[in-house]
Amino acid sequence: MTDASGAGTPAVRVQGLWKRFGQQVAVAGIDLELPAGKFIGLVGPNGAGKTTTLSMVTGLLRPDQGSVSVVGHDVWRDPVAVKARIGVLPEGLRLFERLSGRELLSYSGRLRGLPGAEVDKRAAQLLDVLDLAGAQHKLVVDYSTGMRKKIGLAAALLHNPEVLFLDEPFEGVDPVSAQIIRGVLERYTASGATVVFSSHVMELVESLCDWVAVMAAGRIRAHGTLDEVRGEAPTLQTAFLELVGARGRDASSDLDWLGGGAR
Ligand SMILES: Nc1ncnc2c1ncn2[C@@H]1O[C@H](COP(=O)(O)OP(=O)(O)OP(=O)(O)O)[C@@H](O)[C@H]1O
Repeated sequence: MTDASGAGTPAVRVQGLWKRFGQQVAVAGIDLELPAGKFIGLVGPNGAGKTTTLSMVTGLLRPDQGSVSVVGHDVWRDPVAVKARIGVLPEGLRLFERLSGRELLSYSGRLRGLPGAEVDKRAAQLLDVLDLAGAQHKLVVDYSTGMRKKIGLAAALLHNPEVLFLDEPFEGVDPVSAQIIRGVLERYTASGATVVFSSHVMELVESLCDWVAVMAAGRIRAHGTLDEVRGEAPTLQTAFLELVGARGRDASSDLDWLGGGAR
């Protein structure tokens, strides 16, 4: 997609975004443009504001101030256009527990307005690729953590969204399932779609993402290509620790009672 200036429309444009919870400032006026067609990592320490930001970007939480557009559509003025173009795997992942995995996908597909036969075809393929075909008739309430992530991902992908938002998609997922999820996401971005995902795992972000935004204390500390954000640092992990100001805190002297003889 190309705008009047010739530059591509960003997947996400965030301007002056704020969110406070009482005295706590969760997101402190961020401006950010996420390029389309990239695998984008949103990283930051616990409490940095990643989930709050993703919730506002996907229309789940109303900002106190600021605007968000996704592929050129304002999230709060034009929510239907945005929701038709995005898929979301939110934190906490509340699913319809008393449906089977298969029923959940049928429901999600019909809700998205897809014809029944198309939903059946896509659901069968996703269940197969995500190694859930054997568990498709089991109730979601009986799924393991990793299976829940996978069925949530399938539901988020079923309508072939332009932008996919994933909050900690690999948390609680075993290496085999993680590899499967990676494969699906790589295939999806190779076709020109955008993935935005939050994570604490720097090695994973470094190996998957071509674009990164680093958040700390409600602000964006750095953003750009992996090379730009890494700078001179040998790894993203080192760059991250420098950016969020967590270098070399030595806890050993504070915990002198831990281990050793005296109980
Ligand atoms: N509903 C809420 N009510 C009160 N405070 C909140 C609420 N949601 C988030 N916060 C606060 O806002 C800040 C940012 O939280 P957020 O969950 O966005 O961080 P995060 O980067 O996703 O953290 P984590 O990596 O630990 O999931 C934290 O200080 C958190 O305590």
